[in-house]
Amino acid sequence: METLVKVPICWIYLEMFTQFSDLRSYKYSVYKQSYFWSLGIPGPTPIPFLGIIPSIAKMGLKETDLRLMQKYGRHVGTFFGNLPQLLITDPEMIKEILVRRFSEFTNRAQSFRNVEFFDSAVNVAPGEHWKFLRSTLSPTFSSGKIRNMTPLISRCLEKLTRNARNMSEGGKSVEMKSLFGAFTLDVICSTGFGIEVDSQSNPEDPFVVNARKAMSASIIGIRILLSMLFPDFQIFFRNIPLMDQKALDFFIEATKSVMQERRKSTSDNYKDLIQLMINAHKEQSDKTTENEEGMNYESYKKRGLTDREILANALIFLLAAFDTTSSLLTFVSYCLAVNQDVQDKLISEIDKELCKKQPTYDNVFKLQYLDMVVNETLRIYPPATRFNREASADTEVCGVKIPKGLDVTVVVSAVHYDPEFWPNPRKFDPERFSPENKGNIKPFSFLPFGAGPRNCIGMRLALLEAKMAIVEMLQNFRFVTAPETEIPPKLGKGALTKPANGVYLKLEAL
Ligand code: HEM
Repeated sequence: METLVKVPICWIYLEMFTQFSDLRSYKYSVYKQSYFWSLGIPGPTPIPFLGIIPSIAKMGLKETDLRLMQKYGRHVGTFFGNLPQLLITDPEMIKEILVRRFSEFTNRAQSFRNVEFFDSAVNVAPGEHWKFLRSTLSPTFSSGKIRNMTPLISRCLEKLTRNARNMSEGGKSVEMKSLFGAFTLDVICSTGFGIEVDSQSNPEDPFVVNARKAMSASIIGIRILLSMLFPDFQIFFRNIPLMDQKALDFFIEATKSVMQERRKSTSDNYKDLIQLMINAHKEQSDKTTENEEGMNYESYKKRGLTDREILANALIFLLAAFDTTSSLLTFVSYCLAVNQDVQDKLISEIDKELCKKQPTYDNVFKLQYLDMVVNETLRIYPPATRFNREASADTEVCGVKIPKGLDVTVVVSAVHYDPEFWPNPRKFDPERFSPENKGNIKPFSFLPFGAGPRNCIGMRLALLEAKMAIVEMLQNFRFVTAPETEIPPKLGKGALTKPANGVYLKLEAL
């Protein structure tokens, strides 16, 4: 939400003026405020034009959500700016929306669309277009394809250990988000684009510089924020760049040149995401993208992936993979440093099962305690705190009336902290996920990667990469708190769970 403070105040006045300057807007504004009351949905009285934004700016999204759910229950009507959002944490309702009645809630909320270029990305595309993209891209993330990426990840692991050694030389504390951020960037560059970089040692590499620029703006930029504040006026925001335009152009050019090279090449050695997408491209597709209105799944399938779709999805994979996976790794290292007994147990498991062998796809997924530690970290620090769906028609779910077009947001962090499903929720306790206890977990109360047909497409890649990195680190180091370690770490205010001031730890060489 750092962008919040940058919203020019004149926009707010402009909105107020425009809203009250004609009857339609005035009626709309009044209607907005009574929107949830008329549906019988509890929630805070909306602050005109801002909704819960002041609270988010003050205490962060995660804390605001937690308090709302504690005060109003498992479904709450709120306004993000002027945009109504139904926040839900009831596992039964979540199951209905994400799985059982998926056909009524296929799309993401409107606020995340209307973004040319990204409208071809799988996380944004609606309806039949989404169905086509998802079914075309899913095989790219199959276990076989991900297993083939292991050698690419292994090469990045070598750089990770070397960088960790250099950074911790002389007993210095290491900022873990930067260390793991560099590693995850190296991984996504090689598994996504087939480009080898060493972001820690060569921070000036143009690919690294532009990736960082692109990711610092991220998809929740000023443009999205304005669209949420003033949903009726999205059309006026189309000229505001979504992200650093130069960084975007750089990636478009870089991806295009990789695509050109690959199309000329006869080698079938490439195992990265871009190659897998090129394989799903059909020659005629670029000529048939003009008139897409009303296209159904079958006609999309006939035309194959277009260059624009390959570009948009390559970029989305980069954005979706970076902060999420590096935050997961950062919080695992923190949780292990402050729970040395858990770290001992994990190191013993790794030593016993791997006997100093390198981490691979086949051995890391067999480590039971590692899986428990990763899951518990994802519960306490879910990298994505919220995700949403949009109702395609007026409907009712678990007795709650949901009008067509309403943004239904699943509040992952609040579900993960619900004491009814997770006793003593702030306690880090991997035993919750032990084989004996796993069966007691309430279905749909653990959602780090979402659920149903539109869950995270990159889950397997993220888990492979994270688990390989944890094993590699614990074969070489022990995580220990340093005088600078913030306990517990202060979290950023936005939708991604990130440490606000970094996580500083000592790495004791084993
Ligand atoms: C720890 C790492 C990650 C976490 C916690 C995470 C979490 C999530 C969540 C919560 C969603 C929304 C799911 C839903 O709506 O049900 C999502 C969607 C998505 N994720 Fe991830 N993600 C991670 C890593 C990745 C990676 C590595 C990639 C790609 C390389 C990726 C690509 C995507 C895409 C494309 C979507 C949209 C899927 C769709 O709309 O069909 N994510 N992720």
